[in-house]
Amino acid sequence: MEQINNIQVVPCTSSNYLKPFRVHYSQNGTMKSWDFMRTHDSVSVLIFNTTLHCFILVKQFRPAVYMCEWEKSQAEETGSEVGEVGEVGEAAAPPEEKGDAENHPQLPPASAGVTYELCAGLVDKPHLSLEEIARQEVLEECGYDVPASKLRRITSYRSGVGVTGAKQTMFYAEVSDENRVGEGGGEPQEGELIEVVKVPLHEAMNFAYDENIPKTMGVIFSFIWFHSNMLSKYKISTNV
Ligand SMILES: O=c1ccn([C@@H]2O[C@H](COP(=O)(O)OP(=O)(O)O[C@H]3O[C@H](CO)[C@@H](O)[C@H](O)[C@H]3O)[C@@H](O)[C@H]2O)c(=O)[nH]1
Ligand SMILES: [Mg+2]
Repeated sequence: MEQINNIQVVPCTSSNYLKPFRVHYSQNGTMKSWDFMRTHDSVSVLIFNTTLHCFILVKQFRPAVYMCEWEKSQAEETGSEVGEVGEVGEAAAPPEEKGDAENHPQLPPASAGVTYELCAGLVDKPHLSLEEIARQEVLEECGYDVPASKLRRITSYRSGVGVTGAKQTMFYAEVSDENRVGEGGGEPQEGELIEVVKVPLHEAMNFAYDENIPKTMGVIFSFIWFHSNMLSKYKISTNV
């Protein structure tokens, strides 16, 4: 269980990960403006373990998700609309001595910010191919060593058309227990705390549509992709 405390929200004045801009433009003669973020593109990988017949996902605490839940809980308490709960700086400031979620019911539990996701990573190393970046993420986050040549490109898409416009490229990797060389869990020196999770093939579609399991669209789409494209290969032994 994650322990999240000492939360402080402050304005983001400079970042290595995202930069906000406003673009003014004219569309068919109408002047418009749009606020957006520049951010890194990313890769994600649907991993299927052929020994165990399960998908390998990651589970991690996402501050952005947690803060949405926090704002929602504040809005419920004060009767205001979500998005109207004070200024960021104000939101900010659950004072440190207010402590952690367990002792202070006004903070949602840490689990409110934990999501199930495909293994994924930012494209922040210009000298590496997308496949090579994906390979490194599979190794670091999930502990499987697969050659980049074994990654099959599924497709690519825009991961956030309103805000970032960033592109995500999705790969498929078949692994076996023999490819497992470590625990995964992310890069400790980068502060990554990732839990590796197995989803059995026969439970995948229920998992995908279960709204009580917080997850990314990538998980849902890739499970459906697998069912449309790969199931016949594994059907006999799984009886799905
Ligand atoms: O504000 C930030 C942002 C990132 N990091 C660091 O950067 C790393 C980024 O990890 P990485 O695995 O490269 O990227 P993800 O966070 O997994 O993000 C990917 O996976 C997400 C879920 O699929 C997608 O939403 C993203 O677009 C995609 O880049 C994090 O662990 C942190 O170490 C920070 O410290 N602060
Ligand atoms: Mg990641």
